[in-house]
Amino acid sequence: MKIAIGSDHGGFFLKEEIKRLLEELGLEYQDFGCHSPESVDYPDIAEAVGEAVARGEYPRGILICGTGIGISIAANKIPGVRAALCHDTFSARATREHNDANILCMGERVIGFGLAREIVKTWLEGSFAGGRHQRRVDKIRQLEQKHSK
Ligand SMILES: O=C(CO)[C@H](O)[C@H](O)[C@H](O)COP(=O)(O)O
Repeated sequence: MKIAIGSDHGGFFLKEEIKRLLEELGLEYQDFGCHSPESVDYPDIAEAVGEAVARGEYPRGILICGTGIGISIAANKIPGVRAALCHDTFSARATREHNDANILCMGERVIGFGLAREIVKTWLEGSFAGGRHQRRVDKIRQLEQKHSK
Protein backbone atom coordinates (compact mmCIF):
# COMPACT_ATOMS: atom_id res chain seq x y z
CA MET A 1 0.00 0.00 0.00
CA LYS A 2 1.52 3.33 -1.09
CA ILE A 3 0.66 6.31 1.08
CA ALA A 4 0.26 9.93 -0.05
CA ILE A 5 1.53 12.20 2.72
CA GLY A 6 1.60 15.96 3.11
CA SER A 7 1.68 18.77 5.65
CA ASP A 8 1.88 22.51 5.97
CA HIS A 9 4.70 24.12 7.97
CA GLY A 10 2.75 23.53 11.21
CA GLY A 11 2.92 19.78 10.59
CA PHE A 12 6.30 19.52 8.89
CA PHE A 13 8.27 17.88 11.71
CA LEU A 14 5.53 15.36 12.51
CA LYS A 15 5.31 14.52 8.81
CA GLU A 16 9.04 13.74 8.82
CA GLU A 17 8.51 11.47 11.86
CA ILE A 18 5.61 9.67 10.20
CA LYS A 19 7.72 9.16 7.07
CA ARG A 20 10.30 7.44 9.29
CA LEU A 21 7.52 5.25 10.72
CA LEU A 22 6.30 4.30 7.25
CA GLU A 23 9.86 3.32 6.33
CA GLU A 24 10.11 1.17 9.49
CA LEU A 25 6.84 -0.51 8.47
CA GLY A 26 8.16 -1.13 4.98
CA LEU A 27 5.48 1.04 3.38
CA GLU A 28 6.08 3.21 0.34
CA TYR A 29 4.99 6.83 0.35
CA GLN A 30 4.96 9.93 -1.82
CA ASP A 31 5.66 13.21 -0.03
CA PHE A 32 3.49 15.99 -1.49
CA GLY A 33 5.23 18.64 0.64
CA CYS A 34 5.88 20.91 2.26
CA HIS A 35 9.59 20.28 2.13
CA SER A 36 10.76 22.71 4.83
CA PRO A 37 9.28 24.45 7.89
CA GLU A 38 8.78 27.61 5.81
CA SER A 39 5.20 28.89 5.88
CA VAL A 40 2.79 27.50 3.27
CA ASP A 41 -0.99 27.34 2.97
CA TYR A 42 -2.57 24.07 4.12
CA PRO A 43 -5.37 24.06 1.45
CA ASP A 44 -2.71 23.67 -1.26
CA ILE A 45 -1.30 20.55 0.37
CA ALA A 46 -4.77 19.17 1.11
CA GLU A 47 -5.66 19.62 -2.57
CA ALA A 48 -2.57 17.77 -3.81
CA VAL A 49 -2.94 14.79 -1.49
CA GLY A 50 -6.75 14.77 -1.62
CA GLU A 51 -6.88 14.75 -5.40
CA ALA A 52 -4.28 11.98 -5.64
CA VAL A 53 -6.30 9.82 -3.23
CA ALA A 54 -9.64 10.68 -4.88
CA ARG A 55 -8.20 9.73 -8.31
CA GLY A 56 -7.31 6.32 -6.85
CA GLU A 57 -3.58 6.77 -7.30
CA TYR A 58 -3.07 6.13 -3.58
CA PRO A 59 -5.45 4.08 -1.43
CA ARG A 60 -4.65 6.13 1.67
CA GLY A 61 -3.35 9.57 2.56
CA ILE A 62 -2.01 11.27 5.67
CA LEU A 63 -2.31 15.05 6.17
CA ILE A 64 -0.84 17.08 9.02
CA CYS A 65 -1.07 20.75 9.96
CA GLY A 66 -0.80 22.57 13.28
CA THR A 67 -4.17 21.40 14.57
CA GLY A 68 -5.21 19.00 11.80
CA ILE A 69 -8.43 20.99 11.52
CA GLY A 70 -7.79 23.26 8.55
CA ILE A 71 -6.20 20.55 6.45
CA SER A 72 -9.08 18.13 7.14
CA ILE A 73 -11.72 20.75 6.31
CA ALA A 74 -9.95 21.47 3.02
CA ALA A 75 -9.42 17.80 2.08
CA ASN A 76 -13.08 16.99 2.71
CA LYS A 77 -14.10 19.48 0.00
CA ILE A 78 -12.75 17.04 -2.61
CA PRO A 79 -15.37 14.50 -3.75
CA GLY A 80 -14.31 10.99 -2.80
CA VAL A 81 -12.19 12.10 0.13
CA ARG A 82 -13.21 11.00 3.59
CA ALA A 83 -10.63 12.72 5.78
CA ALA A 84 -10.75 12.02 9.52
CA LEU A 85 -9.06 14.11 12.19
CA CYS A 86 -7.89 11.70 14.87
CA HIS A 87 -5.94 12.39 18.03
CA ASP A 88 -6.63 9.06 19.73
CA THR A 89 -6.37 5.43 18.67
CA PHE A 90 -10.06 4.64 19.33
CA SER A 91 -11.10 7.21 16.71
CA ALA A 92 -8.40 6.02 14.31
CA ARG A 93 -9.74 2.46 14.46
CA ALA A 94 -13.39 3.54 14.36
CA THR A 95 -12.97 5.82 11.37
CA ARG A 96 -11.58 2.96 9.31
CA GLU A 97 -14.30 0.53 10.42
CA HIS A 98 -17.25 2.92 10.24
CA ASN A 99 -16.35 5.69 7.78
CA ASP A 100 -13.85 3.94 5.50
CA ALA A 101 -11.73 7.08 5.99
CA ASN A 102 -9.17 7.29 3.21
CA ILE A 103 -7.20 10.19 4.70
CA LEU A 104 -5.96 10.50 8.28
CA CYS A 105 -5.39 14.02 9.61
CA MET A 106 -3.45 15.01 12.72
CA GLY A 107 -2.17 18.18 14.37
CA GLU A 108 1.51 18.49 15.27
CA ARG A 109 0.68 21.22 17.80
CA VAL A 110 -1.84 18.97 19.53
CA ILE A 111 -0.27 15.55 20.14
CA GLY A 112 3.15 14.05 20.78
CA PHE A 113 5.04 12.04 18.22
CA GLY A 114 4.67 8.77 20.16
CA LEU A 115 0.87 8.94 20.17
CA ALA A 116 0.84 10.06 16.53
CA ARG A 117 2.83 6.96 15.56
CA GLU A 118 0.34 4.71 17.39
CA ILE A 119 -2.57 6.48 15.70
CA VAL A 120 -1.04 5.96 12.26
CA LYS A 121 -0.33 2.27 12.94
CA THR A 122 -3.87 1.70 14.24
CA TRP A 123 -5.41 3.50 11.26
CA LEU A 124 -3.30 1.60 8.73
CA GLU A 125 -4.24 -1.75 10.30
CA GLY A 126 -7.95 -0.98 10.34
CA SER A 127 -10.42 -2.19 7.76
CA PHE A 128 -13.90 -1.10 6.73
CA ALA A 129 -16.65 -3.13 8.39
CA GLY A 130 -19.26 -2.59 5.65
CA GLY A 131 -22.86 -3.57 6.47
CA ARG A 132 -24.83 -0.66 7.94
CA HIS A 133 -21.71 1.49 7.59
CA GLN A 134 -21.69 0.96 3.82
CA ARG A 135 -25.19 2.42 3.63
CA ARG A 136 -23.98 5.51 5.48
CA VAL A 137 -20.86 5.96 3.37
CA ASP A 138 -23.09 5.64 0.29
CA LYS A 139 -25.21 8.47 1.70
CA ILE A 140 -22.07 10.62 2.05
CA ARG A 141 -21.42 10.00 -1.67
CA GLN A 142 -25.00 10.99 -2.44
CA LEU A 143 -24.50 14.22 -0.50
CA GLU A 144 -21.40 14.97 -2.56
CA GLN A 145 -23.34 14.43 -5.78
CA LYS A 146 -26.31 16.48 -4.59
CA HIS A 147 -24.14 19.45 -3.65
CA SER A 148 -21.61 19.38 -6.49
CA LYS A 149 -21.98 22.04 -9.19
O1 LIG B 1 -5.22 25.20 9.67
C1 LIG B 1 -4.75 25.10 10.76
C2 LIG B 1 -5.63 25.37 11.86
O2 LIG B 1 -6.88 24.82 11.54
C3 LIG B 1 -3.36 24.71 11.00
O3 LIG B 1 -3.08 24.50 12.34
C4 LIG B 1 -2.31 25.59 10.40
O4 LIG B 1 -1.16 24.84 10.52
C5 LIG B 1 -2.16 26.92 11.13
O5 LIG B 1 -3.32 27.71 10.96
C6 LIG B 1 -0.93 27.68 10.64
O6 LIG B 1 -0.78 28.83 11.45
P1 LIG B 1 0.50 29.77 11.37
O7 LIG B 1 0.25 30.79 12.43
O8 LIG B 1 0.51 30.35 9.98
O9 LIG B 1 1.71 28.93 11.62
